[in-house]
Amino acid sequence: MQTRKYNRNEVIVFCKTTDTYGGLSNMAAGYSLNINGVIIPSAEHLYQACKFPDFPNIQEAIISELSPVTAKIISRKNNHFARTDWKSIRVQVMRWILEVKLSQNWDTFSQLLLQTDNKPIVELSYKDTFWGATLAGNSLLGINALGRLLMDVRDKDVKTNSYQACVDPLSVTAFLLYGYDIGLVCNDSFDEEYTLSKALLDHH
Ligand SMILES: Nc1nc(O)c(N)c(N[C@@H]2O[C@H](COP(=O)(O)O)[C@@H](O)[C@H]2O)n1
Repeated sequence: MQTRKYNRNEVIVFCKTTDTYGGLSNMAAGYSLNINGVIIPSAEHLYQACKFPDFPNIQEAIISELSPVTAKIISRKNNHFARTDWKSIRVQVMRWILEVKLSQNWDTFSQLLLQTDNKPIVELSYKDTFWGATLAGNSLLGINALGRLLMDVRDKDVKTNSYQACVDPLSVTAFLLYGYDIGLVCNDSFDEEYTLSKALLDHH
């Protein structure tokens, strides 16, 4: 992925979770996720936990921490245990996490993404030019991988109103949470719809 240059005045910028578009941040509260029945407080927790499929104890330390910043610090301290292919899979893992966040928080997250119109979305960071971009005068410079994934999700899933009750698994080896495969991830409404339609079928 290549570095991009954005005009600060022409883009949707988010940095702190309390910003107008703070819900776009992986650190935002109010977008909890359910993977294999495990409730995960934020997208950041899930992203960091995915680095350690072979270490359920590290995953648990990350997920049981309420603060996403502290969860990230725990992850960083354990970086030497991270999966060796992490850098080559992290973007597809992040794309999958955003799909899960959208599926399980459709009303709020799709509305927030729609409010960004067709504008570029940029995560303002003070040092991370991979996931975000840094300020240089009136410009924002960086790969902005997270902003680009958010735009992709907005354009392909939200603008087309393509709500997904279930998100397909990633074809990544050892994609595990607490020792169990992360397969098809379905949200509660899918379970209710499935139970209802099964009950109707069984009745006939
Ligand atoms: N430290 C920090 N504070 C924030 O407020 C942030 N939004 C971020 N960025 C997020 O950190 C994640 C990447 O972590 P790694 O450096 O790859 O471990 C990703 O979710 C960024 O959006 N960082």
